[in-house]
Amino acid sequence: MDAIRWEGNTLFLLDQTKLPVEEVWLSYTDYRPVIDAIRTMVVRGAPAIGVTAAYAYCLAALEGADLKEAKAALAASRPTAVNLFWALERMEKQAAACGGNPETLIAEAIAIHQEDVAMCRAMGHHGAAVVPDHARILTHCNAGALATGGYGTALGVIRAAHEQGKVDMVYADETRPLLQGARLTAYELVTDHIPATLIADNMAASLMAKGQIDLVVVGCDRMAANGDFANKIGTYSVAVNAHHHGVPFYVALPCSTIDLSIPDGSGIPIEEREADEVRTLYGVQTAPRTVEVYNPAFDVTPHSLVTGIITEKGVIYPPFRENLQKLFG
Ligand SMILES: CSC[C@@H](O)[C@@H](O)C(=O)COP(=O)(O)O
Repeated sequence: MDAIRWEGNTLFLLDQTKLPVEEVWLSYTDYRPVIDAIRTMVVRGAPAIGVTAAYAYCLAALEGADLKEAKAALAASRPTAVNLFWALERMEKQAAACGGNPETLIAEAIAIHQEDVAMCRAMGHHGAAVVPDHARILTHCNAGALATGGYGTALGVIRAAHEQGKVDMVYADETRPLLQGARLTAYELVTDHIPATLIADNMAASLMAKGQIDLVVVGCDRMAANGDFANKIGTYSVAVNAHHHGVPFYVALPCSTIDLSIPDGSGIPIEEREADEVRTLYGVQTAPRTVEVYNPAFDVTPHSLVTGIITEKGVIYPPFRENLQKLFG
């Protein structure tokens, strides 16, 4: 399964706002509409946003657009996932080295894309080792093939563990307000024939209390130097619940999601999205039109609630600041 393709100097994105009802591919030859595609979440998930921005940068080069302007506009699309900025920095460095040659830039974007898939597979390999036999795993949001270059981070770990016959059940939180768990994670699991049960977000604690969750694994949008990390809103409650019930809690991420320039989670910028995402469901009004809404897209989970960090280089355990620095500094 994939959600991003580059063919004939054209970027193709699987429209994730339409899944799982319709599989619609959109095509882009201009970088400007890609900004909107990221903002409106046609494409979403930290690594996928980074890969998409790299290809959009190539479109700007092919158009002969001002690359500085294109980079700034792409960077302003969503603030939390650091992969976006990481990929754009890497493209800008390459542009400086090659004088903005489109062919060289396309090769760089393809490398970013392929490396992301390879990192997900490596994470899957390392992460599967922490999954016990007959595991019942809980995940939140979508950190799968759709959220990455392919295969997935948290779902990559689940896929690899499933390939080893270790997974009895995956519980997918539906993930209000935009239902990435229900629409995307459930879709990936069902498509890949991985045993899956969809739950509303408020059901996770009761499953843990009944001893029905052996392990939690989630993705990440940005990790600070001490291991605090931002992920989809609701991840923090899952971590608190897991801690209370003694359930191991893992976060899976590639090096492109680590931001060592931020000392702790308080420095991670958190995107706030439109009120109507909470007041409505699929365009149907579910709350008074004028009610005040609080709609942060992400929350920060403190490293003290994390059992281990699954990366492409291996699994890191506390002390996280020292061990992240050793591996990625
Ligand atoms: C491998 S994806 C990791 C995260 O980006 C994912 O868990 C998440 O929070 C996605 O948020 P989204 O708002 O759907 O882009």
